[in-house]
Amino acid sequence: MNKPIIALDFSSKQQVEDFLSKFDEPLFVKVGMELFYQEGPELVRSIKKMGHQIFLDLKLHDIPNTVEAAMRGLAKLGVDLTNVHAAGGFDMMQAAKRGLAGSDTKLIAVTQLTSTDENQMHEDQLIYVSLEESVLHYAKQAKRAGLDGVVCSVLEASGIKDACGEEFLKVTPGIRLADGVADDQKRVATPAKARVQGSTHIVVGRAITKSPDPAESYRQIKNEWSGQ
Ligand SMILES: O=C(O)c1cc(=O)[nH]c(=O)n1[C@@H]1O[C@H](COP(=O)(O)O)[C@@H](O)[C@H]1O
Repeated sequence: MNKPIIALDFSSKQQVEDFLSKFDEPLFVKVGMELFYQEGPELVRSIKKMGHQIFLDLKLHDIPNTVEAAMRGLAKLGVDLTNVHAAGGFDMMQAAKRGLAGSDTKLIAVTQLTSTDENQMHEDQLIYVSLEESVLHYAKQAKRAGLDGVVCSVLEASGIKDACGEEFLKVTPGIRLADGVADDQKRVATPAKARVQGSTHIVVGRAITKSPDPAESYRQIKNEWSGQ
């Protein structure tokens, strides 16, 4: 079972260090835009030195040439996982993969953000299919472009497993404990549901980082995710 990925949605290195000091085991953490734009590659290197696995979540979305060049730079950081937006297109996804050539970094594509529901997708994006269909289409495109998996919600994970296989990564944010509040997320599910639906990884932010006892919340989520 892959470890739950903890979203380090903090704005400074100090906050990250304070948070990580509450744990005495190697973790799988996510460095996103908030942190990376303020602390940069140096913090990624230092988290890696501490022995943690890293998902560098920068959601690249630009012309293929720019994304390929950016990925060539990110490849040097040696992170475990990074991502692009599938909406950037098939050619862009292939270019991103080329940029990572020679590194062990796995590449996944964000399908429809977990903060989006079907109404919003129709109104904001003018995509008039069901949300499941849109997510599945992006997943198949990502697989065809040679990517290792996708970011989706738990609600689409089993359909993607059927279409793209067990090995294809289904990285699912929008995770909440049964009594948790959804905040800005629209497509949420519990760690237990993620396990049953075929998620390969869960991404958890506020349910751990905003908890009065982050280590205890992590333990609870990890147990539920692994079915203990
Ligand atoms: O790529 C992501 O990690 C991501 C994709 C997505 O569709 N939804 C989503 O919430 N995320 C990230 O997952 C984390 C979820 O945070 P919480 O809602 O606090 O658990 C945030 O860091 C988001 O940036």
